[in-house]
Amino acid sequence: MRDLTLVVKLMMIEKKDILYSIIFGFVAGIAAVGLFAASGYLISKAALAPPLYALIILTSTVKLLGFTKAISRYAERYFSHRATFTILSNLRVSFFEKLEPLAPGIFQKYRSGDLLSRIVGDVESLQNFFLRVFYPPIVLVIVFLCTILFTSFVSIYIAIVLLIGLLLTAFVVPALFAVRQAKIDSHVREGRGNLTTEVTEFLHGFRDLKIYQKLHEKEENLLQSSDAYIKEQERENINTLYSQSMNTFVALFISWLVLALGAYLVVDGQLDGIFLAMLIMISLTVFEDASPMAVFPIHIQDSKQAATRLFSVVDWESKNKVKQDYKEQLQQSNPHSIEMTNVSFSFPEETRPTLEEIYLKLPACSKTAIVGPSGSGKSTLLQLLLKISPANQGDIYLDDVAINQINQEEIWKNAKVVLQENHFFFGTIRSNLRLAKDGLTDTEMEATLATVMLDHFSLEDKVNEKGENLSGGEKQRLAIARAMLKEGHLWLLDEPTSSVDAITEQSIYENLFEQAKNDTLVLISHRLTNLENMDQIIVMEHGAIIESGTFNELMQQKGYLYKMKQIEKELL
Ligand SMILES: Nc1ncnc2c1ncn2[C@@H]1O[C@H](COP(=O)(O)OP(=O)(O)OP(=O)(O)O)[C@@H](O)[C@H]1O
Repeated sequence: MRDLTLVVKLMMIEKKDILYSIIFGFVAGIAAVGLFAASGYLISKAALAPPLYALIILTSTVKLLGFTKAISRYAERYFSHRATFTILSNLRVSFFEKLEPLAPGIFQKYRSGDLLSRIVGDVESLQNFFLRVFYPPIVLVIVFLCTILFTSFVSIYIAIVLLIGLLLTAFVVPALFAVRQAKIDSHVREGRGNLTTEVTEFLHGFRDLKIYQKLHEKEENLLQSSDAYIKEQERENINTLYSQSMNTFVALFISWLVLALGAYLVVDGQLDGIFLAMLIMISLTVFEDASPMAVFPIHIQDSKQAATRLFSVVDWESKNKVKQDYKEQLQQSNPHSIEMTNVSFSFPEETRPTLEEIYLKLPACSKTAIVGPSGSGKSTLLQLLLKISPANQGDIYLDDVAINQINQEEIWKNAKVVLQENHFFFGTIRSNLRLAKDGLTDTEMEATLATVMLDHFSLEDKVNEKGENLSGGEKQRLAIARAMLKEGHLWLLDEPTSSVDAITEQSIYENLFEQAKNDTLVLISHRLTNLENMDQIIVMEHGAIIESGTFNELMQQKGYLYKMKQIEKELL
């Protein structure tokens, strides 16, 4: 319920439209009741051959009420839908605002299909909260109470029957179905989430599934998720239909009761016969608005589930997130120094430490290589520097400022990052390079493509989703080009040329080091080439720094790097 309160708070920003929806909903409802009441009265009156002016007044009233009903119903729909779309948009924006600072850490917790289903599906479901749960009951109760008040002037008994009808259709029947709904405990939302997750996995892994002949197995899983989803939908639809039928049955029963009681009262002389048709028409009309109440519990349950699923994504992180007032800014025009003191880190739900008691000092403008066996924690070190994950222990400084005083955006803005996996968007080489900086010219982009030996590409060349039509090495070179075009004086490169041939790599590095000569550069590399030119080499193993120094110092020490170099020589 706490999550729905958050939705209500967001909804209340649109107070004006909500008020208009209620006002026009009420006018439309009461005009409909008035229209049918006047029609009933007109039919009875006409039978008694009244004077012409009386008929003219009655028919004009009927026409006017019909007109009012149509206009106000339109206005109600207009304002309620406008409110719904604005509420949905506010909800999306506020959700993204909360979600954005949590990325990319959030991807460790949620699978992409599940996130997609929550962001799109669950937000969408909440449109029912306003349209079906929030304001219609308010309109219904006001229209009903006014109708009952009017009826009580004609017959207090009929008014009581209508009141009983209101209690049954608006409260008792929905309450009974709420109990039933709770028992059924619909899992449509989870079903949809599972199906989206399976479909995303299937599409992402299609090629590997085909290679390993496991396509059929995955297809089975997908069909199972689809069947489960359809079953849940069926259960929900049956329950909806059942409760709607029950409410319509009660409403019609009440109308029959009004007819029977009215007839009795006429015969008994307690009611003027001219009002009988009017009362029946009132009863038939006023219950029209009550039938949607039958699905009220389903919608409220559905909205509750959607809100909980949605907010659990951001709640989960806010518990782990230290709220900070980021006061410090990085000097944009200068290279940055980096320092780590006693830094340790473990991934959530991992018992073993990924990084242990790391001390390092990289002066501004220095060039540092980080080497070490696979899994030794090199990339994790960069993650901590980029504030993708917070260190569990110790301090990290950029320009002598602790990074927990600096906004993550500020660090990313000043860093030229090439990760092991880089994303490319569907579009062209130009659109992918333009991500680097606003206002880039074609000449600048073409020159950079030449620097990374991609001058055989034109800026118009198409790039498929995730860069599927580029080779591994081309993707890496395009990522380097993007980093080169970006602003900043801190290069963080995680094996940027692991798929590039040695000759091309050499040429790219020459250009890259020329560009970065006045910047701070950290390069993670498996290959032990070019280390001679580095100011410092850090060797990592099992999450700890085991050696550090210049190339010559480490060669003299005859430790890990020396051994690796010897093995490399033997292999060549
Ligand atoms: N998201 C994660 N959750 C849990 N453990 C992780 C996660 N990412 C990495 N690890 C683990 O942390 C350790 C260090 O990984 P890291 O990627 O930093 O190593 P690396 O030295 O960069 O390796 P490589 O050279 O193969 O890229 C590994 O044992 C890895 O399994």
